[in-house]
Amino acid sequence: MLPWLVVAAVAAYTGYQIFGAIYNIYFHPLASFPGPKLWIAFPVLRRIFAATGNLDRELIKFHQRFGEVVRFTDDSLSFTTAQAWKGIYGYGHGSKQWPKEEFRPPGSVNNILFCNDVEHARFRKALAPAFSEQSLRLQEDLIKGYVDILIASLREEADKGQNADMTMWYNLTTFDIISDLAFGEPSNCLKNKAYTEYIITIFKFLQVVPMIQLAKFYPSIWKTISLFIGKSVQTKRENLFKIGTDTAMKRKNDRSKDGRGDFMEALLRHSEMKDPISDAELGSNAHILFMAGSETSSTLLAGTTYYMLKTPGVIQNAMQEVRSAFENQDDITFTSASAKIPYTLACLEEGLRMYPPVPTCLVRTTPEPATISGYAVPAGTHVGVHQLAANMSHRNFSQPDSFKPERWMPELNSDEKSPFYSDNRDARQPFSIGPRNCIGMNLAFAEMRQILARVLWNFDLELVDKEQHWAKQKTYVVWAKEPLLCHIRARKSV
Ligand code: HEM
Repeated sequence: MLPWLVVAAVAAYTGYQIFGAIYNIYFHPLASFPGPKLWIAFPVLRRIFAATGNLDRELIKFHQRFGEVVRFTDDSLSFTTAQAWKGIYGYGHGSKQWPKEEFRPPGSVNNILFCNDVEHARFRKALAPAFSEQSLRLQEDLIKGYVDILIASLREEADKGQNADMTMWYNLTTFDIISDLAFGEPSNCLKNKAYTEYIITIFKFLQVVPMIQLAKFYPSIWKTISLFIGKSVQTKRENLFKIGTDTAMKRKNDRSKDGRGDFMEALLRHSEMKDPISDAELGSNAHILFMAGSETSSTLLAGTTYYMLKTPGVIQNAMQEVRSAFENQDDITFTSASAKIPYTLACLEEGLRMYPPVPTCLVRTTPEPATISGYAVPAGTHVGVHQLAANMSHRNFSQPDSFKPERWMPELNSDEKSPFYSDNRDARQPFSIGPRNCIGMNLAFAEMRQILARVLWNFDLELVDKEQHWAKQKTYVVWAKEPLLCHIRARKSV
């Protein structure tokens, strides 16, 4: 009797899966959208590719094959057009934003990145002063201090004739800067030439984010996987939030640091004047600011440095520009760096196209039927623009696979004879747009310009392995960055 029951159960399950697959492909409300049939039939594939770090590369291929809109699961659409950015993330939905597909694990505390509209407005308002022009000016000396340490450390490496892992050096610098701004204390990464336990845990945690998504959408699969890794993921998450909250509380109880325009000061002042922000929310926001503000900028710096070194002539042009624009490196300030080195800034812009720190699709859900980029989309559909696929699409950019800083130079943009004249620059939105765009964009630019200009002013750089395809990496929401080994020599004329 028992074997028959098992056979019947297996047959029923298989029948259910086949029926579901046929429905998804032929009868689902999204059936008219093009996409890979296997993924549409079996949506779990999307989660498996994400968990193994391969989702974003696959989505680029799908867009190359199917065009500007791709249905890549039963209920998900990915776009690559400038209009889709506006339609999905823009201000067009009034005060209501389309909900995010959250990967926040159950039980964690609200923060600016993961919360509802009401909480978001509250956190965004509280944090806005920390990202104003005035605060940026207050933060300049603090940031310059860390860049000084970076340059001194790289000089030591150069003097010893050692290769420098620029991925690591940029990470150490931005972690120190953002730790000081978010928690009121440096993480001493540059000083110790090493990551802290908190940062190592962040790296490990980021790689399991897709696993947590898998858990949320397929609890039964998760139960099996979690037998092997569940406890360690849970412990990593708990450690992260505990260290984040403890450090935030230390800053809360030490108000001697007020007056330098850091993130915590903004949250605490708002809390005292208007609606209180609980200790748990302070910790959660400090933690998310640290994660959002450090890895991203260092990723862009590493990616841009790689492409500048890999593409003939680019690093030489930028070095020459920086060295002739500034006689003394102390002349490189936030203001002068934004005005005097247009080619170097264009390199950062092109880095944001080819190696965007958030390369993936930021998923939202349509609360009602909507028109996105001219396509009628039913309610309840998961939609997003795939950043990297949009940036690498020949529909948006001429010579999309080549690193061409010129495409961002204003004089070439307006030159009809330039091959980049018709580039659709609005299709690239590395900081997203609309009410939930990146609050740290100006800070990120100020910091990245300062760091890159100072490195180019001081050092001659070369890739150790010129044949390396460094940017071919896995992605787990963010890139799994590899070491970027460079020969580094102090420039001769200093
Ligand atoms: C190159 C550097 C950076 C890039 C490419 C970047 C990109 C992004 C993107 C794409 C989003 C939207 C996320 C979403 O919709 O889920 C975002 C949000 C955010 N970013 Fe950045 N970011 C960078 C640097 C920074 C820095 C330096 C900070 C400062 C702490 C920061 C803080 C934030 C915060 C707090 C949010 C959430 C904003 C909100 O929901 O209102 N980011 N960032």
